This record gives sequence, C-alpha cells and structure tokens, in this order.
Amino acid sequence: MKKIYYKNHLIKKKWSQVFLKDQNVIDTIVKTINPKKHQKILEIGPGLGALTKQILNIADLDSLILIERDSNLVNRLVQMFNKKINILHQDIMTTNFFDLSHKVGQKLRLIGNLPYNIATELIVYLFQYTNVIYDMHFMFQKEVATRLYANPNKKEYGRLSIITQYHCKVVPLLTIPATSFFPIPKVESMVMRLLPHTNTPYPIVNIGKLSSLTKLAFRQRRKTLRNSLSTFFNETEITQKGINPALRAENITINQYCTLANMLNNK
Ligand SMILES: C[S@@+](CC[C@H](N)C(=O)[O-])C[C@H]1O[C@@H](n2cnc3c(N)ncnc32)[C@H](O)[C@@H]1O
Repeated sequence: MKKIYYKNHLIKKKWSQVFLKDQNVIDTIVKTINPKKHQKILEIGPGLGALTKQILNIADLDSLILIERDSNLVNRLVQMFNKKINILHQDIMTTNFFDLSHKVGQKLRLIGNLPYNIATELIVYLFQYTNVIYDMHFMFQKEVATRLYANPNKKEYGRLSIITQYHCKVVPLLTIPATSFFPIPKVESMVMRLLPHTNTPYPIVNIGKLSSLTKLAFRQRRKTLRNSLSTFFNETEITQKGINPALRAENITINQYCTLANMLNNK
C-alpha cells in the first residue's frame, strides 16, 4: 500500500489519521469550544496538535490532558509542548475517566477530531462517564453527526440517536468541508456539542431495558411495534401506554421508549 506522509509523519489509516490543516477552520472550532484557564480540558487523538496549539494560544490553561495512541505522535507532541501538558500514550477505549476527573478534581471538558473508525463506539463508551464530563465538543463525519441529533420520523433516527439524546443535549455547531483535512476524506464533517443532562428529562429505572428494547425495535425497523416488540409486549400493553402499536420503531419518541422500558422492567 502507498505510504502517505503529513509533516514527516507516516499516516496510519488503521487509526483514522486525518489531520486538520485549514487554520481558519481550526480557529473557528477552538473559538466555539471557548476554553478557559481553570477548566480541565482533555483532547482525544491530538495527532500533530492542530487543535492543541490553538487552544494553548487562546487560553492560558492550568492543565491540558492529551490522549493519543500512536507512539510516534506522542513523541512529536512531547517535543512540541511544554511540561504543563499531560500526554498519555494510551487507547481511549480503555481510559478510565473517573480516575482522570478525580485526579484533576473537576469535571472534564472533552474535545477532539475523533478517529472516525471508532467514533460511535467511543461516544457510547463515554456515556458511562457522563457524571464526570462537563461537556464534549467532537468532530464526526456528517453521516454519524446527523444520526446523533435526529428526531423521530427521520431516516437517520435510530438507536444511536436515542441513546445519545437520552444522555446528552446534542447541538450541531459547524459543518466542515472535506478540503480542510489531509488526506482529503470522501465526506463532510460536523462539529457537535454534547452536553450531559444534569437532570435527566427521561426518568428510567433500568437503562439496560432501554437498550434491549431499542435493539429489538430497530432490528426490523420497517415492522410495526405490535410485531417487532411481540416478544416483550402484547398489543394491549402497548396501547395502554398511549402508544399506537401500528407505528414503527422510527416513529416513537425517546419518552415513549422510556415508558416502554419501564414497563418492561416491571415484568
Ligand atoms: C482524525 S485524527 C485527528 C488528529 C488531530 N486532532 C487533527 O485534528 O489534526 C484522530 C487521532 O486519534 C488518534 N487515535 C486513533 N485511535 C485512537 C485510540 N483508540 N485512542 C487514542 N487515540 C487514537 C489517531 O492516532 C489520530 O491522531
């Protein structure tokens, strides 16, 4: 396979290395994140420090944590930035955010141009840590981003929309053209803000039930609920909760899924 370099770094596709190169875009993203001195910012996949450098330019941060998997990039980052920065050479998917937040004594602000191959898996992983996360500003490929904030009756609405909006308020912020990156990806990207709910709008007894319910409903999303959920409920039970059993998985609001999840929990 052809080797591609960026700033003398051999790009590793297996870790979705796509680097932000447009300085105006970098400035806009960082301005939108609006970092402040006493906040504890953690960047996922800093790469060659495009966002990192700009964050340090505009805010005299007390602390900044970087988590990067590629040892070559870690060495470059160590050379580039001073001791104030805590650079961790590790896999984000095994990082314990409770420990990190405990160490800095504060909730974390997470940011990053995420590795696209693990982006969805990663945010679901992060949802277990929402009580130690203040907010998240992430770049996603547009196709994933639109699924995060999709509402019922849209084709993008699915399990990812439900689980994300269950945990966070989702705010689309910026659309970023493919030409802002090297190498140029095939798709546009979006910067999103995810703000964990401090008071959940969706009181639910057992989140595991919401997960199994949506899995079942969306496995056959064209089927009506009376059919797709028949292993859990009969038609009368669905109707008693004020939900029309002739609707399909994509027509049901998160509130309604939570109602069904609570009913399932009581069975
Ligand atoms: C899309 S690049 C972004 C690079 C840089 N932030 C930028 O915008 O130019 C994703 C970065 O995440 C790193 N990465 C990939 N998988 C990772 C993982 N599991 N844990 C930590 N970092 C990872 C890659 O090595 C790469 O530096």
